[in-house]
Amino acid sequence: MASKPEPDEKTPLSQVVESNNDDSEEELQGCSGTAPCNPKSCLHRYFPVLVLICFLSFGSYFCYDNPAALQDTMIRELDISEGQFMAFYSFYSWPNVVLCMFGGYLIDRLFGVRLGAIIFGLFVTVGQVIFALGSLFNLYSLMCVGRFVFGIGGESLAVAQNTYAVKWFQGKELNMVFGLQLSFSRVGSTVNMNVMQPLYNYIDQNIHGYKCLGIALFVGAGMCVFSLICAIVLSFFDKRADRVLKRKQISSEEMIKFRDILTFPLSTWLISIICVAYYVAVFPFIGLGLVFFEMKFGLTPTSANAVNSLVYIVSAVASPVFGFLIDKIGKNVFWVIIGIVVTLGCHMMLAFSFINPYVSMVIMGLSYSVLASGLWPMVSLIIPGHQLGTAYGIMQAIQNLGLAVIALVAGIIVDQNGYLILEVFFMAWLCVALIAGVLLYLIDANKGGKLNLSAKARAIEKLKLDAEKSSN
Ligand SMILES: C[C@H](NC(=O)[C@@H](N)CCCCN)C(=O)O
Repeated sequence: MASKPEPDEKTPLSQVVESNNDDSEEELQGCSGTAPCNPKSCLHRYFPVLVLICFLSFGSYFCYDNPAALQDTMIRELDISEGQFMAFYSFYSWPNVVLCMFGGYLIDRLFGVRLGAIIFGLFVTVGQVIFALGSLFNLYSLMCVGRFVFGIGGESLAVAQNTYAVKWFQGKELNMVFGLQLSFSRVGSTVNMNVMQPLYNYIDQNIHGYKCLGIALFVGAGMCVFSLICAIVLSFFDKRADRVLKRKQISSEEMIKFRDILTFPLSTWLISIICVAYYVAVFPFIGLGLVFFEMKFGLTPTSANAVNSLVYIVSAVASPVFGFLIDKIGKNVFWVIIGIVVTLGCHMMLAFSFINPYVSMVIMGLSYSVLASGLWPMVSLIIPGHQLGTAYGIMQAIQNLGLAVIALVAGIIVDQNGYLILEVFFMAWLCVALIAGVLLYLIDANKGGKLNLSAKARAIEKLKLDAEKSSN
């Protein structure tokens, strides 16, 4: 057994070379071959593997929107402007304009997904600790450094999470898995939105001001430690599955070279444009939403926080459901376009009417879930497994470039022009996403419509491909 080469961790499960070799049977004896701990069983993929994959980003999602949950408290206690407040989001995104791309590449080429997830999980935790320390000592610039370090880990960890999902679930229930992954992340965001302010109020009974804020932010760091533990445990199961299932090694010719990104199909870039144009109309909106709902709809801070977190709450429930439906129906591009149009409608309702904001935000939660469940898995339909980390990295790098700039611009627009103009600005971005969505549909249709195939047609296509492979 000792002389066998270690299988590479970067290969998708779809490339697994199944074997009944004695070693794997021996390996399974430790757990008596029971389903949950047998990598060959379907149950093992769901529990513990999927559960651990889902919790990988829980901490980072919880902390990402710590500022949004405490918007007016932070602005008051740290004595900063809306623009400086939005810089917390911007500092999160800036390193990722470059690093995310390398994060994906490092996963594909150097660390592998296991070590990558652990390293990025460490960055997330350390970054949040620095952010909390900055608040504890009322050092705004240290808080920005914290968000920067947190950002380095947060986005690349999401790349690692996507890579794990594809590795374990490609060709199976990938849309649903992406949806479920998103759902757990959204629970992190929702818990943050609803817990941070009451937690702050509780601590405020004894310790006040920025010190109180700092202590509340340390709770976020605890969540990051939890996700880090999940990354460590998951790496153990993944390594074991590589051994037991004899996942094929990637040859050096197959390894991604950085120049390969120039060969990525045009559709990859259009997906990235949709991603950036859509998300800049959602994340910065939620970042600034608390005060918008207080001012326009006269809500109390608690109700405003509840409305603001509705997108995440709805998405937590709806994402796996839509993911499951998209697995069954296919037609990803179609769903993505619907998601964009409906989100545009929601922004219009919020900007130009006084319809109860609960309605708009619930619908936005649904449209956001449809979009996310349809959009992210599309990359894996056009990019081979060994290049996926890099492809997701590029997609998120472009997304972060948009978020870094737009978060700053959005803060300035609110300071200078108010929320109505901000809403119009977000609508313009959604129109860009819509144009990119229609272009994606047309270009993809021209090449045979791979991205927008029905689930049935996709299954037939896969059978043909498998047959071709085995005949070679
Ligand atoms: C799935 C999608 N993910 C992203 O947008 C990533 N950039 C990760 C964001 C991480 C926030 N900590 C989403 O969240 O909808």
